[in-house]
Amino acid sequence: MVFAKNDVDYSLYLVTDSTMLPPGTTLCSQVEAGLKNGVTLVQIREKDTETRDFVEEALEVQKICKKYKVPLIINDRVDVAMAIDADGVHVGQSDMPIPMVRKLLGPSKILGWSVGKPSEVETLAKWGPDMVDYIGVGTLFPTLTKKNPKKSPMGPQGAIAVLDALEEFKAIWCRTVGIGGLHPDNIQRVICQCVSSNGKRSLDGISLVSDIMAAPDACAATKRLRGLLDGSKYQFVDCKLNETFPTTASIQSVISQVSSNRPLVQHITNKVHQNFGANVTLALGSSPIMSEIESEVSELARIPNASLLLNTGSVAPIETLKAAINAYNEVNRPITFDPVGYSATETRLCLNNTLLTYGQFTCIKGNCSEILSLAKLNKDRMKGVDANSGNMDINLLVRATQIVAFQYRTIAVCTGEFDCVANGIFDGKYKLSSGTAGITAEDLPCMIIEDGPIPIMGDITASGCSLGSTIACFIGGLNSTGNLFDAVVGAVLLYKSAGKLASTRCQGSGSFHVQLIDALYQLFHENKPESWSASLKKFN
Ligand SMILES: Nc1ncnc2c1ncn2[C@@H]1O[C@H](COP(=O)(O)OP(=O)(O)OP(=O)(O)O)[C@@H](O)[C@H]1O
Ligand SMILES: Cc1ncsc1CCO
Ligand SMILES: [Mg+2]
Repeated sequence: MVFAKNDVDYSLYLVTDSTMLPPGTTLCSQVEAGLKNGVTLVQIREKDTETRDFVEEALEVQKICKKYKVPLIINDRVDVAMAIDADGVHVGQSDMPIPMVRKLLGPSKILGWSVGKPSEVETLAKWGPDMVDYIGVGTLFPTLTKKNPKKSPMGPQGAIAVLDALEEFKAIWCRTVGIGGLHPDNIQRVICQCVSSNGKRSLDGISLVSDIMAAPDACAATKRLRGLLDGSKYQFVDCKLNETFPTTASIQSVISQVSSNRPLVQHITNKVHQNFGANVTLALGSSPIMSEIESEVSELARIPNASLLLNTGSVAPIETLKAAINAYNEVNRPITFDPVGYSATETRLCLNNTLLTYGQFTCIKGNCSEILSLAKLNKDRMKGVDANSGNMDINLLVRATQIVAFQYRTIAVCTGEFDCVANGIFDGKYKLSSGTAGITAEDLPCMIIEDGPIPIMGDITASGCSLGSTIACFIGGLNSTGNLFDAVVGAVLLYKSAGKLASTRCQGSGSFHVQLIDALYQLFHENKPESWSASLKKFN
């Protein structure tokens, strides 16, 4: 059977592995369960099977694929694919070269290639549209399916680099599937984050092995995956920007919600900040819990209005951080991420990038050096955890904040003499293949908050960290229909106004610390944002 190559649906691509079949199932029964429930493409990948058995298995699977009118791809073995007249072949970087495979297969078969970096995209673009039809983009996350992985996982940022290269080299014909460590708990955010920087291209599908092959109930497992693809927030509907901007009235409403919901704010934060952050949280009518106990994160995340602040200034064990991210992402509770000293050392860069790859964050907050580095607009390394001083160009900072918001699909906050807040959380929904429908980082709404210079705010330690606590309280305290952008902007506006008030009341940096907590307490409980001193403007 030959499929019209343009009609292939890559959305749910099942790759087989019969070494992981649960008792009572067979390769064919698992594949059929998948096909019955929404698998759109099948690849036979049996690394440890002798040729004769491989051919027999391939013929069996082919019968089932024909029954469901789904194309069958063979991994690596061009000879087997030709012998059984399969619909295509998938090869890796160290398998037979693509031009040879194409020569053997002829023009009408589907040819897939595993790609991990932009230079490989440049190569396939040079070959032109008659060579590679689709690429497996990966390895995205760590996986047990690859026995001796040659490459370390690329994460969504690596996939974005590949998608950007497809745009740059104009390989418009080439379709993409994400591969490696994809599971029900991460496919939605992978699809949501993996969009080219120009907004025009996202993945065409996801490819996975174990969630179907190793499932005791492969029908239910496939249905769940299909449901995540079809019914998710990120799929099949055009996306649009949130056009509503925060106002003092909407911020007042946020504060009322926080007051009545009294969020539980789990802090995993640096030692310097712990006591200050707990007191700021209490001043905002919320409950702090400073916990780094891995075994309790799931329980905490499930408490109504739970919110997590993750600050990497001095860190808990990485496994604890990952467990916490997973726990909050799983139940869709907010995480505020503060990558302290993001690019100060190689160790911090690596740790923060690992966490950014690992999870989805509602808000990412940093000082201007951190945000410029995250946006890759900073030529210099940070010297420590503090922002490098110097005249900051507002256009550059807004640009950096928008890039971070867009790349991580988050609300990004950049602090300093003036604060920028950009909203990268789209209101609408994403569509496989078509990216964010042309919306790019520059289109994201951005607010500027300022109140003139308040240098003393930089003279106490952990003032930025406590803005993180404030944000975590505000987004945690929202009702289920509350607006996240309003909450983050409200927190930044309150914090700046409280800083100004405290600076007029204090004697020096010691009493400023105490006055700041008093001012936060006072302004929060009075709840009259229209009378706060800091100004709130749209950037345009
Ligand atoms: N010169 C300034 N004028 C006005 N506000 C400032 C100034 N410097 C910092 N701030 C405010 O102080 C808070 C902390 O900002 P900063 O950029 O110093 O964060 P940070 O470096 O992450 O802090 P830390 O790491 O010490 O917690 C923010 O709310 C910011 O708006
Ligand atoms: C001083 C310091 N060192 C690590 S975290 C921190 C708090 C301010 O970011
Ligand atoms: Mg900081």
